[in-house]
Amino acid sequence: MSFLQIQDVSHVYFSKNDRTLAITDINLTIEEGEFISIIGPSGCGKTTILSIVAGLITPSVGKVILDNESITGPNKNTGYMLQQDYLFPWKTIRENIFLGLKLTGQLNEKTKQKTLNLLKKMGLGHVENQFPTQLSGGMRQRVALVRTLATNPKLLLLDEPFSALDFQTKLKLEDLVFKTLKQFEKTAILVTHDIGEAIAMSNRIYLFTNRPGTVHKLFNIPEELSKIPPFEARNHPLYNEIFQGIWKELEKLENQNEY
Ligand SMILES: Nc1ncnc2c1ncn2[C@@H]1O[C@H](COP(=O)(O)OP(=O)(O)OP(=O)(O)O)[C@@H](O)[C@H]1O
Repeated sequence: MSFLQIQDVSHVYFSKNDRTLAITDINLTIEEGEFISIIGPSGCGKTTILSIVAGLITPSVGKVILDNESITGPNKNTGYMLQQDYLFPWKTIRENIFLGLKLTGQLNEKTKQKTLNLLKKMGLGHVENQFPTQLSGGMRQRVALVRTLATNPKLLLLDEPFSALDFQTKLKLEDLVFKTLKQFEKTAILVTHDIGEAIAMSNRIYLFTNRPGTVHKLFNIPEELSKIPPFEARNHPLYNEIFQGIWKELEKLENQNEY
């Protein structure tokens, strides 16, 4: 049985006078340690599917199974990293990175030390007692990564975590996140608008259509590319070819939707 299984998932949002079928018939499987990306036109349901996998939304139809357990609500097996870092401005970096541990009752000397070591590994040992406003966007996202990994989740959900950063910082952070996740053998799903980022970081890319969102096409990234860090992958001879292939498919979809 695969590590993560998304089985026949569809979701309808209801409002007072309306209902929106956001995603339909989503079937995905992910093996432990894999990194996959979801890309697609705006509104194709990328955030909806991540929220379902995180247990924040119960799907109208279908189910999600993580490591042989059905996901029925928010749980500590899943770590979520978003475009905004959501660090608490009134808490120090140290307090922020311990937050998840505290909330899940796992805060002790051992987990504290492990988390502080990870902060050091991210090159941020010196900011432990500072506040989030004293840090740059890239530093804050590194803190958010430490906080996400602190509780040792089985699965990481990354919703556009690099999109608010300048290009240089984004490339550096892609490499850091990639290497860190590989080192800890984490499984991850990335949602992004950036085709290049998806190619450089993933084993597989799922291209979604919209209205309603469903898997349109699957792109397998060759091992010679998926094994190397994103910065190198972006310079690999195969990178452009794959980029063009995905770009063409995405254009077709967007033309269908008159973007
Ligand atoms: N709370 C909600 N109530 C009603 N409709 C919603 C709600 N959240 C999302 N939708 C609709 O569901 C569809 C999918 O939204 P979702 O945010 O998952 O897409 P997305 O691919 O993440 O979008 P983007 O790329 O723009 O961030 C859209 O048509 C959206 O308008």
